[in-house]
Amino acid sequence: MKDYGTENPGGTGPTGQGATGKARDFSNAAPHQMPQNPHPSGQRPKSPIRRSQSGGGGGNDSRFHKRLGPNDFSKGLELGLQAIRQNILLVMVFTCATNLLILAIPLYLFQISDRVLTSRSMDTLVMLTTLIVGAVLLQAVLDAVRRFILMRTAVEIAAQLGNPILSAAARASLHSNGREYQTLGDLQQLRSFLVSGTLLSFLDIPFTPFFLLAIYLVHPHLGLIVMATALVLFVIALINQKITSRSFAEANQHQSRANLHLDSMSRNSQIINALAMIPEAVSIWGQDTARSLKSQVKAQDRNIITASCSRAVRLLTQIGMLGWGASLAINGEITGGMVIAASIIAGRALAPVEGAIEGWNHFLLSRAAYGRIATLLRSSPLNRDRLILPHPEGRLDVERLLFVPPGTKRVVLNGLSFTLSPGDSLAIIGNSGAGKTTLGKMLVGSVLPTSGAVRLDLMDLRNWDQRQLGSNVGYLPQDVQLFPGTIKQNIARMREDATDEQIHTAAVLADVHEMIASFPEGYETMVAADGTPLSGGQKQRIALARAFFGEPRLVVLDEPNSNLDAAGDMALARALTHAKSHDMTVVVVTQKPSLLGSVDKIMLMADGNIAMFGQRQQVLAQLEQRRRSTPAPAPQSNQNLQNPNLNGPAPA
Ligand SMILES: Nc1ncnc2c1ncn2[C@@H]1O[C@H](COP(=O)(O)OP(=O)(O)OP(=O)(O)O)[C@@H](O)[C@H]1O
Repeated sequence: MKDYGTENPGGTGPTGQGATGKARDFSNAAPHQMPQNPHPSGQRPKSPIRRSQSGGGGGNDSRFHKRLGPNDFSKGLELGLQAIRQNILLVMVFTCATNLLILAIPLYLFQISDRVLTSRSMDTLVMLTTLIVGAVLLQAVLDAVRRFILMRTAVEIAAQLGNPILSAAARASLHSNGREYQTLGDLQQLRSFLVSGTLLSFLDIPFTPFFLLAIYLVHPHLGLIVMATALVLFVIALINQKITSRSFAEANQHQSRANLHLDSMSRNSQIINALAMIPEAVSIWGQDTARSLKSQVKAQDRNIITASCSRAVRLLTQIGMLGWGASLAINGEITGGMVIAASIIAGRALAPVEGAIEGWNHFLLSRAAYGRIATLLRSSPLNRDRLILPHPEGRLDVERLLFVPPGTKRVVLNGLSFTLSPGDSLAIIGNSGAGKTTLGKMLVGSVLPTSGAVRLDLMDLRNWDQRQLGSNVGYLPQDVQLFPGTIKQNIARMREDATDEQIHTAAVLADVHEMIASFPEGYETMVAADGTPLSGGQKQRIALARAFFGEPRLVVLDEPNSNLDAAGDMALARALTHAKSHDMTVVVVTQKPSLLGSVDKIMLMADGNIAMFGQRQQVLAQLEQRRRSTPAPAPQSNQNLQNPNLNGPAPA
């Protein structure tokens, strides 16, 4: 498959090579060549040379659109499972050897009591003791080896599945409140099971029948006693599962909710402190944690009771075997040494059953964790490899876009349709709650429509390769969040392969280079997770540069001037002019009229519908006409677009 993005490799070097603020000669960059024109009208960008000066969306940097390799997460999962299976098979070989060696001690006791003590042979005693010491040491080594293997398997699984799980969770969180991120915790659960004693008990269980057979061979009565006990322990295990699984599941559910709340607390710590909400926040977390603990106590109580029952049954069995064995010995059917040996073997045979009962909850939790991991990885839309398309030009088609949030009956967007040509700029205005932000999110693919489609250069956003789409799209959300790192890294969307040239171009496009140059550390200024030391307006402007990074073909700005002063407003207007001259298609959601002068078209939204749509002058005239024909109940500020008159019936 041809990767159109690999043509004309450009770029000047990795980020962080000190280009910030310096005058640079970018003229060496090769012009971008389009292998084919995806636009049906055959329209070409008006300023290809300017676009080609930086990499990215319309640029020439081969790395920007490089395919990262197929994201077949289910294959990754299969590989992980295969690694587990292979290692477990190897561990089974060692388990087999350790279980055989376990027989050494009872055999030694049997030989001592029945041979050495009767023959009084020192030589036999020394020889047997030497053998048993060797067997015990070998068993210890083999046991350590199987634990080493399991530990490394757990590490391998974490290394193999960590990235895919986080990628798939990040993608899946589009449809939820981010609970998929907790699947990383599931990976931790799986890891802990792989190194647990419970797994070793499970691995030892297949050898129980051999021990039972050995006891049976000593004397059928003793064998039957142990078999009956194994059956009782099995029944206890079933009862244990029945009476604990529900409570453990409840405990888990509450714990997940508490974790989500904790996460939201950490993100909102400033507001929690400012509004003195600590007691309330802690109490919400405490309620979920308390419910989780309550369910856990209930389940653990039952687990402890069943585990104690099984331990008592095992000990009583050993006592019973000694007693019944002694009576058999009195009758001369077996020797004293055989009784002791059989009792020890019985202990070894039943120990894994008991271990499995005790660790049953651990097993259930791990099985559920694996189920969630497998579902997340197998169902991820990232699994499907998409064709890498030619760089888009920025034609946007919105077709009968309907959005009814899952679980609600509310129609937020009601069958919207409109088209923008490459280089068009559109302002979306309308009252609060009209659906502007939701539409903006759909235009960049961060919310998926219930029905209808958003197409970039005729291709449905859902069918674009995610990475390619992301690099051709710029988005400035209403609630700006920066990543902890330098300004440079934030503008470059944390990409390690971003060039200084790309970062500088984005800053110039967004008209923030001057502002960044005024910081003592310029582009290397460190920004904390909460945006410190930047002001709200500065954060918004850095995020604007991030939206322009890579010269995307489609830029959606959601209230980009909500925190800007007059100078920031002017810089934003200049940024929109730059975008226009670079043929970017720009959509601006705004509540302020100051930006309307910088756009070609205006859309008025009302209750999820398009109330007006057209060329700027035409829509402004219609709005003015409507304002005049409707008597205003109170004086309206001409600086406020939230005019109730705008919300009338749709004349579209
Ligand atoms: N996932 C969702 N679940 C439920 N309701 C939703 C969801 N997304 C949006 N809404 C509702 O849709 C309506 C439109 O929201 P949206 O944020 O798009 O409005 P807006 O026009 O951008 O408003 P503002 O100008 O105040 O930002 C709101 O009433 C909101 O509650």
